[in-house]
Amino acid sequence: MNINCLRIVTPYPQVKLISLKSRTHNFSSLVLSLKLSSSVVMSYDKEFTAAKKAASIAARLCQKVQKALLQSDVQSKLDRSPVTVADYGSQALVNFVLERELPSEPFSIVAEEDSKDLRKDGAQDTLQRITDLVNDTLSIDGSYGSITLSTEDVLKAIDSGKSEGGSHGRHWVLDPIDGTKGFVRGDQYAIALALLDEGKVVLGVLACPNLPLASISSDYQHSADREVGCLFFAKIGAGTYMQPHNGSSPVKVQVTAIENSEEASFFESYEKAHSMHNITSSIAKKLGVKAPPVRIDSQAKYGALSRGDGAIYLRFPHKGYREKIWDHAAGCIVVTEAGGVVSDASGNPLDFSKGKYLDLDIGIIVTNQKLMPALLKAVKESLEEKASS
Ligand SMILES: Nc1ncnc2c1ncn2[C@@H]1O[C@H](COP(=O)(O)OS(=O)(=O)O)[C@@H](OP(=O)(O)O)[C@H]1O
Ligand SMILES: [Mg+2]
Ligand SMILES: [Mg+2]
Ligand SMILES: [Mg+2]
Repeated sequence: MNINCLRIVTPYPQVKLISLKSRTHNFSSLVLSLKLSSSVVMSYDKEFTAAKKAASIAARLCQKVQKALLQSDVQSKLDRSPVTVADYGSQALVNFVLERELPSEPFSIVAEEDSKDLRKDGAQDTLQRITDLVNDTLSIDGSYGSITLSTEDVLKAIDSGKSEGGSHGRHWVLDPIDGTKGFVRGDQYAIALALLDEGKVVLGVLACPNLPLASISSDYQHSADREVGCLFFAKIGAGTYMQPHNGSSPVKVQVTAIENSEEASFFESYEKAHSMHNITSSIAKKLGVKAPPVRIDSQAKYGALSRGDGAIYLRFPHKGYREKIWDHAAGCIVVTEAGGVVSDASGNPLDFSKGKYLDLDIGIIVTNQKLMPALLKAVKESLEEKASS
């Protein structure tokens, strides 16, 4: 065999060209070198372990705050969305854990929060509260000895690795609390962490501390006696798993196998302002969906869908709203690795390589492979009807 170089097509753009130094390579040494190089690139094992640990520790802080949520914890950012000490504490912890667990890797992260407001006069009490929460959580976890972070350390941790993402290299993507409104209401929220490699999501972790372990298909109601708390995790090519917070073993999950759209139930944002309900109800009607939409906050919707609780997630924000990558990256891989499909309203896959925003066509739709053609048809017709009305 006489080969100078070999082009391989993989989902990993960095494995494109392998030069062979010698023309005398035999076939078995070629196969061996390919196996070695692709396993190094494809594993993401260290990152996956670190991501699960980071999201789980952050979830503990969030649970503690949600339980004791005081009105004074809610601040107002410029966009008027509520941001709590838990959003900042969660982000500080995730960044701290990722940097500690992966010391030999450059740290780059596109994350929702930053420390600007916390550096202003009058924010000292809030910052102290966040610092205490972070230190308490680290001390209970115990992995990092008797470390105590100062307020300055916490500010630095919140901003650590701050990046705009993009199509080159590796970037973490973090929503330290997705569904802040649900969190404040005492309802659903998620800690959503994903890793982009060359613009593609290669792993994702969704901690959903309030999501019932049992299905929430069409009868979701907040109920104190249901056991709650799930960690969803997915790695490219390796499927999606759900691990209950109660310490039970992870289980592999799959999206629903439903083929008949009349039997499908669908998820929507809890906040009515986040989706155009005239469009989503028209789509549901065309599909013959009988059940009313299940409204829950945050990427817990993607988690629930990945284990087959519902069949469809529709998200059609009002004109002018730009979706951020941290609101979808982890959820997207959790659903696709469970056999689902996530696309924009025209059927294009979501593109996470453009920086912090997703440039998409109108809305986001999620379902299984069987239902997607009918869903796309219903979306197209509904949008055409809206445009002509
Ligand atoms: N107007 C508007 N339209 C669409 N989406 C918006 C809008 N405003 C905010 N957001 C983002 O929605 C994130 C929460 O999404 P959800 O679908 O879970 O909505 S909600 O929880 O029911 O409010 C929420 O994420 P967090 O800020 O992390 O909570 C926002 O990024
Ligand atoms: Mg927010
Ligand atoms: Mg969010
Ligand atoms: Mg958030």
